[in-house]
Amino acid sequence: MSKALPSLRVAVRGDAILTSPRFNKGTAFTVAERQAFGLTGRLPYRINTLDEQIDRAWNQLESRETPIRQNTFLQSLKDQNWVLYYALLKKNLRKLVPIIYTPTEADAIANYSHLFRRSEGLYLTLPQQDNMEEEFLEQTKGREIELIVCSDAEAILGIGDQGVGGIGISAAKSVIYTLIGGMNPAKCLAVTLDVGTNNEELLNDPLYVGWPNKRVRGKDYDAFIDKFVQLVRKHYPHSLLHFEDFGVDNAQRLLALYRDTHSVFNDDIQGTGAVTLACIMSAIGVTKSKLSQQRFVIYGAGSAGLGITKQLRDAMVTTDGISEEEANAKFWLLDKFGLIREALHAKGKVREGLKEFLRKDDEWAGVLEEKGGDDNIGLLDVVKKVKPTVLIGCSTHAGAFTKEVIEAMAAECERPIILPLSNPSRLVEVDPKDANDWTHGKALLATGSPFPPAKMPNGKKDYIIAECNNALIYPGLGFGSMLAQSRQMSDRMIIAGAQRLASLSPALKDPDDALLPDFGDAPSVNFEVAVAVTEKAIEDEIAGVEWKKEEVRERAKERLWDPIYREFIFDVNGEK
Ligand SMILES: NC(=O)c1ccc[n+]([C@@H]2O[C@H](COP(=O)([O-])OP(=O)(O)OC[C@H]3O[C@@H](n4cnc5c(N)ncnc54)[C@H](O)[C@@H]3O)[C@@H](O)[C@H]2O)c1
Ligand SMILES: O=C(O)C[C@H](O)C(=O)O
Ligand SMILES: [Mn+2]
Repeated sequence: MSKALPSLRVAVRGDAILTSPRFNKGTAFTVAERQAFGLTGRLPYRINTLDEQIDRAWNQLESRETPIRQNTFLQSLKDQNWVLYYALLKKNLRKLVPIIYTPTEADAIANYSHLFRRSEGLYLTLPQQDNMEEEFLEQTKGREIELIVCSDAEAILGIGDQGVGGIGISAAKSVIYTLIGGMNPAKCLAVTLDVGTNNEELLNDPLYVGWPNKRVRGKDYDAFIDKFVQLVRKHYPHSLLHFEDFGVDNAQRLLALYRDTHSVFNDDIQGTGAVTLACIMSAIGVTKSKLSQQRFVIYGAGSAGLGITKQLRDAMVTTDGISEEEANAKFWLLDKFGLIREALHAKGKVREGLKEFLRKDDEWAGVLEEKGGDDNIGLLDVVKKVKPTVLIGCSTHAGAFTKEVIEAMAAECERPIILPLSNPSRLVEVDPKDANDWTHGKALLATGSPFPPAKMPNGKKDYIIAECNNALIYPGLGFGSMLAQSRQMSDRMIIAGAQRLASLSPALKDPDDALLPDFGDAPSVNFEVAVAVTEKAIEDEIAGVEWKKEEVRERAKERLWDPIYREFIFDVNGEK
């Protein structure tokens, strides 16, 4: 979808333009630009095209042998030249998304202080909050911010508390918004909310670059977050505020607290809920059944587990016309202490927000008795008794879906739908290759991190393991909400996006194909999601724009940011 862009007036010159990743073109500056910006003597003679630069960068990247070294290389390319960075990624999307995002980014975050070269985004640190507004304005000066991704890093992917390294997830999610969602990177801001860390390894590391203090909680935490949210509301009232990888209690609380006053979005709850709903809709298309005919076992009832459960429940009520109570009864949730049920709740072992999904103790009296009074009803017990049609993992518990569990499920279900969603790859609840073998190719599978296709029995074509990662939908949800200029991200906008994504699933056309579109197609898929989201906002009269629904697609195309070089004209009053 490349298009020629009008020239841009730019005020920075000399070394300043070469060190600005937003404007730097390196050897691609033209003769006229070199003269106008004082670059002739600062650059070697030869002028390269973007394609030549991509080839060179690709060769340099390939000479780095491990994913983490490639990640570091790409990070430094991002610090140098955004157009080249995004053009290289765009050309090699399937190969490079796992390097700059899940799973490799998890290692980069865990080693943030040791790999540190250059800062990016905005670091807001609790003891320095008196100057928060100044810092915020300093960092966003001259940019019309449309998207802010923030994290307090308490629960990064499945690897826990990563302190200041959380900037890595905010930045990676923001890159995906540009790469896959078409958002202009100059209008995106990655933020780390450094409130300390309880990660002892980081606290004891003399090289740790964050605030070396225990994680602050309670009133002080709330006041700090509120100060930040109010700044966003004041200066960028139409921006989307994306929350990523907060601890589950804060994730739920903050979403509920702010979603009525600003367009806020919690990716782990809502993004994961939406992509999983799309994946399940595609799977039940294959099994030719309805949502309300499923029995769902959700293993891991944190942000993702709860988001998925509520999204599926709400969709069931809407599409199948059953009551909320009836829909709640289709779910069995497990967490650290086993099946979530009344007795656990009475002991204070069930977190707020799960009450609707408590199972009755007397349903399980027989199982408890058999277990000799063991209080913990585990996954195998639940699978055997419930005979689920859908099993979803978002527990961070690697290998939790054992052979016994998978076989017990497959024994009672013709096409078990199994989604081990924990990231990064090493934390997956079951390797999809094993789940495929153990079910003799019957399971319908998708994972959170990328996995290779699984071999099928009887010489059938390989089964492509769909990547059920929120990155397949949140860029479109965000782009759509930005287009709509909506002051909220409503449930109906999210469901519209999920439905559009489901309608594009390869399994709809061929039941032996993947449950979700390939990541290589993520940009066009997310474009469709964005159109659906904007149309819904307009239909529901919560959009800030006055477009007709028929105009949305063209308007959306006009707004897509593409990594191509624009001609620069020097102007002291131009962009800085
Ligand atoms: N595929 C995706 O798009 C996607 C999206 C969000 C999260 N995730 C992954 O899901 C996992 C959970 O993420 P989250 O944000 O919900 O984290 P979270 O901390 O909010 O939730 C994890 C939950 O699992 C529970 N748990 C831990 N060990 C368990 C065990 N042995 N048995 C049962 N439950 C156990 C925890 O008590 C917690 O409630 C992570 O690995 C994350 O990477 C994937
Ligand atoms: O970051 C990802 O890859 C997905 C998700 O948000 C997660 O926390 O695992
Ligand atoms: Mn996440």
